[in-house]
Amino acid sequence: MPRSAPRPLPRWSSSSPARASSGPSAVVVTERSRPPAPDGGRCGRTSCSLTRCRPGRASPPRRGGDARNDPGPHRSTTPAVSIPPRTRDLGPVRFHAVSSTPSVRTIDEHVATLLARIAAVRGAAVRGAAVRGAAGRGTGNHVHSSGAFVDGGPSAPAWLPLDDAALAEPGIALADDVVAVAPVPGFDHAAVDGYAVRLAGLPDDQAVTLTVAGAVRAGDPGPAVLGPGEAVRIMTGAPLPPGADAVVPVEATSTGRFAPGRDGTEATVTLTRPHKANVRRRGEDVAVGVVLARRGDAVTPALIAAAAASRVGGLRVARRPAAGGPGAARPGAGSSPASCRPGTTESGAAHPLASDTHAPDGPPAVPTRGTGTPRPYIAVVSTGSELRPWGGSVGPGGVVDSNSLMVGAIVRAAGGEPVRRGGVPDDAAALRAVLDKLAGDVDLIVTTGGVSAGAWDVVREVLTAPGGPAADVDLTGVAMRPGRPQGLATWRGVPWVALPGTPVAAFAATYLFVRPALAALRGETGPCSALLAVAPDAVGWGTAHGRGCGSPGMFTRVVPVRTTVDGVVPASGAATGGHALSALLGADGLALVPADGAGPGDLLEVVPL
Ligand SMILES: Nc1nc2c(c(=O)[nH]1)N[C@H]1C(S)=C(S)[C@@H](COP(=O)(O)OP(=O)(O)OC[C@H]3O[C@@H](n4cnc5c(N)ncnc54)[C@H](O)[C@@H]3O)O[C@H]1N2
Ligand code: MOO
Repeated sequence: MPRSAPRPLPRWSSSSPARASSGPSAVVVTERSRPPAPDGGRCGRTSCSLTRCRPGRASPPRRGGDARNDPGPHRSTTPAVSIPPRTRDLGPVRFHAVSSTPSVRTIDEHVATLLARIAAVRGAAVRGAAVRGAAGRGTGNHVHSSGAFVDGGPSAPAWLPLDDAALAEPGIALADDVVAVAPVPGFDHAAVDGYAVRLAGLPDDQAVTLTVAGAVRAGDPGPAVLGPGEAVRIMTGAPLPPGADAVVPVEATSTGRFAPGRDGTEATVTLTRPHKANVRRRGEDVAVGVVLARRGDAVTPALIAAAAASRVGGLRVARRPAAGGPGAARPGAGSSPASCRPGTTESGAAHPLASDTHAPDGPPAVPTRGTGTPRPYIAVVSTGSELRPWGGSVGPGGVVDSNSLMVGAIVRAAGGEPVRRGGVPDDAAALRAVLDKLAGDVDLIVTTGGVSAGAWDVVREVLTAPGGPAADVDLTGVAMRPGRPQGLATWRGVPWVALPGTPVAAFAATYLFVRPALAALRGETGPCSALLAVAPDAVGWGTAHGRGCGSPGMFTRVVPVRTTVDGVVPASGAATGGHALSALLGADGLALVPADGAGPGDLLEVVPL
């Protein structure tokens, strides 16, 4: 018997919401940006002795102090105080967050905000969908499964290209093991937007001014070698220049932030040694030849993502035995998606949408598509000039677009009809054109990528462009890792959920935000399902530095877990700091671990996958 029987919760939330930032006025303060702790930087936890580990709370911005130490969120791009090029006598210098998303909210708050938007437009969206009805298929926008294994298809093993496998109905299992063909990541690349540097060339805790020797964008084949005394502007996902071994986030440098959609002109940048490398290494997630899944395993969105990323072109699958046992084919199972229904607000009151949909004369659910089941159309758009279609060659600097397959698979399993548009480049006009084309056909737009701090983050550029069709733009981040950068907007009347591009962040955000939105569009009511599960031991819940220490203090950690008889344990893959697609493969839930970690016997909320 499990030590704690799963029981439904009224809402999704961190189990200690009070620890997270709770208002739009909260300031994102990165570890580097916090004012020094009174004890000189010790975190104060008995289990942590690291001098660089800061406490878990955000401190209010200091006013009237040294301008270099002012973490006020609205600093201009150019620092108010010029930083002397010679810094030896200055002692430790910290540059502070000049975040373009100065606020964060909790997971619950983000769900509630999104659902309120859906409620506001739902009547119109449903009417639009009803008009589209059968015509939707004729637009060429929709990606449908080939029909193999749908409606009782063949039971003999057959090969499905990955995009068909992503949309196949439940009840399909692997007929063969799935083996990685290419490493994930495919090359060493930046995990943040900032400056690539060589650590050996940087003094400890002292600012240094480096010559900006060039720039590398995601999708570029790779720049020249980094020389002594140089830094290279680099965007998340771009290949690390030879000679560099770390990336300093732009917020932690004298540049402060990159202007969206423009090359920088700064000749020099002043920065200090980063406390972590912010680099993702070739193959650190998946090595060539690794078995991603075994014969008989279910085809899941996580498997689709990992298979696509490791260049697997398709899957050999077979229908599972139909005799009612676990995993047996369920006729029409795609019509009965995992339960996830918006129902209550954080205060516990009924959510406006819930009463709306209970009303006998409320707007109808999205129209039936021949199975008696409403399937809202969900545009799934992945952005990034580095993205290449699955199955083909990617070339230097290229990355397989795994997100659109993965998000499409989650949407499909949750009862939506994905309309997939992969690999829109980092070009604002191109993205606008795609959105314009889709807006008349869909009930919800989901994008991945381009929403954080890069100069070429195209979603952010389009969302922040003055006078564009993007309305109600909200770029408040969510206090979760992975998955902080987020955006909400309305595009020509259609709600738009902008998710981060990093695949594990996109995965978590799809389950946490898109699934409830989809449920709302389907007219479902009631709470989103979550489980309370025991953390049986202390291993894996904190960071490498100990429980909670070194982690971004006010952030809930979203940890892929698997259920055991004793409770839930972290799935493997912790080595990549929570960004491993491979860790998702063994997971059956996402645990929401409070900012200060979890210990043996603690109860955690777990979102089932
Ligand atoms: N200076 C800073 N840099 C970054 C921050 C930050 O706060 N300051 N946040 C980091 C976090 S957290 C995340 S998550 C990422 C999110 O960035 P974007 O949403 O702008 O995503 P991209 O930069 O476009 O891509 C990130 C990463 O994921 C890969 N990617 C993107 N789309 C796909 C796809 N469809 N399939 C597979 N892989 C994809 C991309 O190649 C990048 O490696 O920002 C951090 N940066
Ligand atoms: O790098 Mo992010 O949101 O995945 O934490």
